[in-house]
Amino acid sequence: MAGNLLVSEEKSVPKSVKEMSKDGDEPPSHYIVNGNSFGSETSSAQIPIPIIDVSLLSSEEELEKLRSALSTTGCFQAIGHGMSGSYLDKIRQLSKQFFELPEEEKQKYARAVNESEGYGNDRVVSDKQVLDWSYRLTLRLFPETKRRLSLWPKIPTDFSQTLEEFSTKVKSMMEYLLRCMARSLNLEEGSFVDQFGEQPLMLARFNFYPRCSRPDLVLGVKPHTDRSGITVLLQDKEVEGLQVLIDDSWVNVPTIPDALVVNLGDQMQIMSNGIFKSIMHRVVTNTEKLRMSVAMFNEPEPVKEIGPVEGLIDESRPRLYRNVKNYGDINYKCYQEGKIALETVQITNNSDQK
Ligand SMILES: O=C(O)CCC(=O)C(=O)O
Ligand SMILES: [Fe+2]
Repeated sequence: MAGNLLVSEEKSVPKSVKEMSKDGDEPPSHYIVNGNSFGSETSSAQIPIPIIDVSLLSSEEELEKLRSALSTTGCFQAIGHGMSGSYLDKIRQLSKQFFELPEEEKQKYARAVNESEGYGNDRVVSDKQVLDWSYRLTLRLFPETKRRLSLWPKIPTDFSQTLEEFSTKVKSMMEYLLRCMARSLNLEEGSFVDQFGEQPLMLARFNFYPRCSRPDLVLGVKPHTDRSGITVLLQDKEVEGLQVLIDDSWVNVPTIPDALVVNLGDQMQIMSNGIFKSIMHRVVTNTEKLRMSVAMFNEPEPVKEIGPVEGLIDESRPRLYRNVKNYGDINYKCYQEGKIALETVQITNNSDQK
């Protein structure tokens, strides 16, 4: 492609983030965001992230809080989700035990070149790509037939069983939330969840952010919106780092030990015809403390066509997005080409109605 630095083969990174973190290196240029400091952009504004009690969502009052949270900030802290604080600590511990393994043990689960599942760093697809200061272990959870069990850690020994149990709990929480979201907009309960199909996808990503000598120049994760339907995130118990973009300011998402952060991805923005927001977020690094998080993403089955729910389209709110299949793929291609995926499925004139 002329004028485009996109390359199909993945590139290798000279020195690992882990080594640079240990040696306290000044980050090399390909980790530096915009080539300048962004520290001053962080908002001091006290914009609160809404807290929603999932156990109260049968009440109109809590349901209205949910609708308002998702149509303004696009995210909230979920409490009352039925998972105890000690249970969430067990999941944090599982992640810690894995990342503390010797490098050669973790390499047994290494992400293969040009694949996204497994353990490793950013997939590097362009010379221009700014790299994230992080490591990840990415595993597909559902459909069960698509699990690549050879990439599931054998140590700690209870890893697979614990992840299986946690993912089942998060999956039912996501499905319940999708029903509540539909009710909050006076739609049939199944209006969103049914669009995910019989075999929705679900992915877990364990994130590890080493200490960084220059948090003013380098990000743990660059600004992005998730391609998911819903994302459920278990934050580090002590170390903050996640920031969401609200009214052009980066706002810290505080750590609440028993809460799970819920944010919507692009596919819920499409299905809700733009009423619910897929929020822009990023992760900042830290000189003192490393940080860990566990993110779970769900997505509609790739063969299923999704689109704005009919009941959310009228003259005052015309259809904003065309129907799409396999948005995950569209999103990944756009990422490689530096395009914003949601914009490519947006309807820009009235003749383009499907
Ligand atoms: O680590 C976090 O807090 C967020 C990670 C994230 O945004 C992602 O994995 O998509
Ligand atoms: Fe994200």
